[in-house]
Amino acid sequence: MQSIQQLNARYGVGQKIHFYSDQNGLVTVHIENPHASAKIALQGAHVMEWQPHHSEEPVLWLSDQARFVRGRSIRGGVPVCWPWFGAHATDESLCPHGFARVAQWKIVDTVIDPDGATRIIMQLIETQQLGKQWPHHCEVTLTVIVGSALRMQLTTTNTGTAPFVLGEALHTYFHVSDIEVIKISGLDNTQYQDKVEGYAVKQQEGDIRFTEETDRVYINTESTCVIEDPGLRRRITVQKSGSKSTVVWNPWGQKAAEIGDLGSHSGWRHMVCVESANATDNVVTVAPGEVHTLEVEYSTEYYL
Ligand SMILES: O=P(O)(O)OC[C@H]1O[C@H](O)[C@H](O)[C@@H](O)[C@@H]1O
Repeated sequence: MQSIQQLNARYGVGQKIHFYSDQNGLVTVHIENPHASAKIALQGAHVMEWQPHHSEEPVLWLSDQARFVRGRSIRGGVPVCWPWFGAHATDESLCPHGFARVAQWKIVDTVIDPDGATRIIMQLIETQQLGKQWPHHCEVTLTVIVGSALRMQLTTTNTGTAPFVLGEALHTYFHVSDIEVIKISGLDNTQYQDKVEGYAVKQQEGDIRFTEETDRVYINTESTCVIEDPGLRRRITVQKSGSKSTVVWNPWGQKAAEIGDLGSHSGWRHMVCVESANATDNVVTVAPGEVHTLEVEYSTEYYL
């Protein structure tokens, strides 16, 4: 594993790109540039915070009860779900949403772009143990571009000789003023699988509003979504490519209490997940030599 000293010597840039180890030994990179600041944990290549300087309130939601420990996914920010979404197709004992979100990633490069944005490129470290869960040859890279917008590219290259089937998601938690006042546009007239009702297939009419537990996989959806938050007078725009599913999730009170790390003071009320995914009907077959990229861009604007 790369030590903090090695990381700072090779990839650090003063206070602009700075690596440190938290009290639990999780290696984190802190990014500071003219547009934004961000924190990324190398466990899971997990963007925990991204804060554009023009945004007064947090854009990403991070639970105040998140556990920053080895082998456990951090509740909030952007967990990377890979190489399956939800439960494993045949073995329920395996980590839901795949192992990438709790595995170790390494830094392969850091770059300051001409416009001042910061680019952090990470690669999943293959281990024998992971090979048992995913017996395929591939290279997985996450590029995070920290600017006034946040961009992420999750790239999977099949380096083997046989095709494989991939499920994935950038499972982003967004901060909202109150789940009951926001609405999400961009999915009107599409179909979703309702996980709260055993994957019953339903039709979305109009914008999404929240009054109860919501856990939906919108299938065959590639369009941009907008989270409109009148409480903060803010719009968050979620643009994507290489993703045919959109997962929308809020657990509501009872489920949140069962989950346990979803925050004190009704933390769940202040979050919504809009996940750019390839899940259920939209899993992707990656042929030998093929490169598949799921890309997202998040931006915010305030209105009067
Ligand atoms: O608790 P986690 O494994 O992080 O999953 C959190 C949630 O992720 C997704 O949005 C799923 O659709 C939900 O069913 C799941 O509860």
